[in-house]
Amino acid sequence: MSVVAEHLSWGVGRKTIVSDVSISAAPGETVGLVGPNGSGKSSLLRLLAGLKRPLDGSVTICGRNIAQVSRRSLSRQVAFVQQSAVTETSVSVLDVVRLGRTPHRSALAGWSAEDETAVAGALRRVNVLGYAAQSWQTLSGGERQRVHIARALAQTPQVMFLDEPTNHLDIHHQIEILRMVRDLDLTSVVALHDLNLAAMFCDKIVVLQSGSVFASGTPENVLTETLLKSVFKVTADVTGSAAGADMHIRFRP
Ligand SMILES: Nc1ncnc2c1ncn2[C@@H]1O[C@H](COP(=O)(O)OP(=O)(O)OP(=O)(O)O)[C@@H](O)[C@H]1O
Repeated sequence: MSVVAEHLSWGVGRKTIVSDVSISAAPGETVGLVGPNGSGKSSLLRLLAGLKRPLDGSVTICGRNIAQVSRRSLSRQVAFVQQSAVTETSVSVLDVVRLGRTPHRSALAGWSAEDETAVAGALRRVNVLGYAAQSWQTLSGGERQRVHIARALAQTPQVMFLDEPTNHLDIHHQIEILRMVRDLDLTSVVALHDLNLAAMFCDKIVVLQSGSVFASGTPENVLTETLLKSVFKVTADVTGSAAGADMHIRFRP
């Protein structure tokens, strides 16, 4: 499923937070959203997922303008993994992941074999099957993050938006989660701070600065030493290429 945003703008009061942003993700593509703190990544993701209404512009997912699609119908196709999402107390991991099935169930329908398969598959995929009976509240930060990704996967979405999904994760799980996102048969837009991981796992990178798109394209075309200096205010050496899977950004003190 494709995601196309055209001329999106959003703000609060007189403050413009997302300004005339046009981006696209082709079916199956993993698009990385990078930019300094406060550049508008989370706000843009929320607009793309239909959680905020733009003041201007539109988001089209699989050819349909999401402003004209019901929330329930949208949530059957689109999952959103929020930054440090909080889940209610006293629920088990299994219950949290089961919530991912909500958009697919009607009030009268019982729990189906399809629901069960989706939940078990999601728990397995992010390696939290062993925690199914544990209280969500007792999990570590990284385990919680993986459970929220499992909930999104249980939704069996075709498009996934992820806001810094590798926060709290150790390096093994950062790589594991991003590899999984890239290899899943769905379109994803993922906000990331780690530029090396973004180069490793994203087909395309969009760089935001002050709410606008500063650059977009393949990792090697976008993550240049000049751009790193001008947007992130850092000096770095960039070697290799993402296509050759050996692209590396080495930051200099
Ligand atoms: N509801 C709101 N009211 C006022 N200002 C807001 C609101 N939501 C976001 N902002 C501001 O908009 C700017 C962009 O915020 P956003 O969270 O989208 O940035 P970000 O790129 O995701 O940042 P970070 O990398 O720090 O997570 C920030 O300056 C933030 O303070």
